[in-house]
Amino acid sequence: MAILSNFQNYFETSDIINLSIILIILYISRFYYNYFARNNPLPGPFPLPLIGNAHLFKRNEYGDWIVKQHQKYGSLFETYIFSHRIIYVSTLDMIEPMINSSTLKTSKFRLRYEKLDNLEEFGTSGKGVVFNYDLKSWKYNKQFFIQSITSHGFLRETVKETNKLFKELESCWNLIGKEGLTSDFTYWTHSFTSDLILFITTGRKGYCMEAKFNEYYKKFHQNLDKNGNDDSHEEKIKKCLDLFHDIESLLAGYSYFVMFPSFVRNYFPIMKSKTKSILDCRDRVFNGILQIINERREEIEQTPLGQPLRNDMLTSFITANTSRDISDIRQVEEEFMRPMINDEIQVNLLEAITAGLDTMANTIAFTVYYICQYPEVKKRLYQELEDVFKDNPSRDINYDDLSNLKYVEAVIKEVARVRPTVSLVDRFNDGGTVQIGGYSWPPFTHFNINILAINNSSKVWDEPDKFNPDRFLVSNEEQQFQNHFLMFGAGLRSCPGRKMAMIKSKCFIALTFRNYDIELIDRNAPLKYFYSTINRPYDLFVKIVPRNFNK
Ligand code: HEM
Repeated sequence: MAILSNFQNYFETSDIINLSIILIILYISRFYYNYFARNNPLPGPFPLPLIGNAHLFKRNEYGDWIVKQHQKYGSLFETYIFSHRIIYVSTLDMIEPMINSSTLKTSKFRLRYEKLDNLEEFGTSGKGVVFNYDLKSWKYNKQFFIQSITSHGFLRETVKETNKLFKELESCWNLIGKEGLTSDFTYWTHSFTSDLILFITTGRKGYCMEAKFNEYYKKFHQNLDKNGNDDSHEEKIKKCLDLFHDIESLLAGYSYFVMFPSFVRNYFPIMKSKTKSILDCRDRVFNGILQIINERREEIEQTPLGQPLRNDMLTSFITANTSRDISDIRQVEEEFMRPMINDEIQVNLLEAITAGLDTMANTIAFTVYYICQYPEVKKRLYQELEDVFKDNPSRDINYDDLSNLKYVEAVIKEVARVRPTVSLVDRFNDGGTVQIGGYSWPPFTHFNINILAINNSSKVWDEPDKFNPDRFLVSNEEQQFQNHFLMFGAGLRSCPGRKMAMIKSKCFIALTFRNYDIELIDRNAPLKYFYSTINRPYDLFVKIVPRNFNK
């Protein structure tokens, strides 16, 4: 305080205003000096100091705005998000150096995001897979991430659990109305996927579907409770919803930490309380996950040696490189030989939930929309389902059915081509200077792969504007172009959940259309979606009616 009062003795208010104006002018001059002196100037919208181009698009409309910039400026353009320059690449030859190598030694594009000091305080820095910039740690975690969700046992478990949860979903749909149910379909894909992802990551039962059902049932049945749950059951439902709610807030908190520097977060009055509430939320999520890990460790210790262990990600992480290892993949490289510690398991589980939940739920919802929009596609789909399930139309789907559901897979892929859930992915050339689009780019340039533009390019696809799942029903020799199908990204940082996500999406679509007829309430209404890190459909109103399989 003494320093401040001395400061006031020396300066008049007008001096402080003048000084502020000079500082602002200096900041603006420096910003535009850097802008006009930038290397490889590209076409793109003109940025403003501090905010860059952020004033040009509305919240949740960034994805569509990028589509417009691509139409306006072509396949190589730049934008500024705040003071951060991003280079958008929209052709296969330009992304080639980003995806053509799958090893740390050979790839020059090893990072998704640069190292940010802001995230040290957040506590996830240098951990996990998605945001991990520490390449040694990333390699170790990604290896065990992939191992845990690609083992045969795990994938079979996923199919079994999808069947089981689908029965739970059907019991909700059937109870709500025998005449059929009118509902926003995204409502169900989200709650279904939340319960599924919780089970496959932690082995725990989720209650999101039940909670949604209770909410829906009360709305349509004069506030009656479905089954008069007891308090302990209500408590379980609440705990599950709180966990998912906290995880959602945590993700929003992540962007907040990236955006605001430590000084602003910790010393500006309103920001201080927001920072505290995000960190409290982080602690709740991390402590909750830690408790789940410790309880599972104890269960494993108490399980007799000869008795097989349940196959979920958590069990796989805990037992990796121990005498109880459940994986059928054996490690030989020295760096993969140690067991995982709780800190690593915690972040990996959290990332499996966050990276897997909305991507799967939204991919399925988009697929349902397109199937309903194209009656001839629905008819072909029905035909395939009738062929595969002619022995018993109400039996569970089994693992071997999956290879026969070729048209279902082709439809999911075609939907992901025309309306990808993940339409933009980030890359940094941390491995050195690279040549892209005829320019030489210094290390740590931020690139963004414009998946949507590549998916709709006539240089890559025949008649890209046509919705045609048949393009994915091709023989192995013809599949070359599919290497450039970017539903799950490509190269070193490609999606480790791809196999599991495809299996689960196929099971869900097959069970839904085998057992129900789904119609859009208004087929002429445009598909509604917004962009927040990924594309998210909403208000997808459909009528769900039980279907007579043989009709
Ligand atoms: C239909 C569902 C899914 C879609 C469309 C999808 C798509 C993607 C895409 C496009 C990427 C970026 C790849 C790149 O940069 O080249 C990605 C990364 C990732 N995905 Fe998925 N994903 C899905 C499901 C899942 C699931 C189920 C999991 C885990 C349980 C998962 C975990 C991850 C992780 C950890 C990364 C980061 C990989 C890295 O940085 O090394 N995803 N995903």
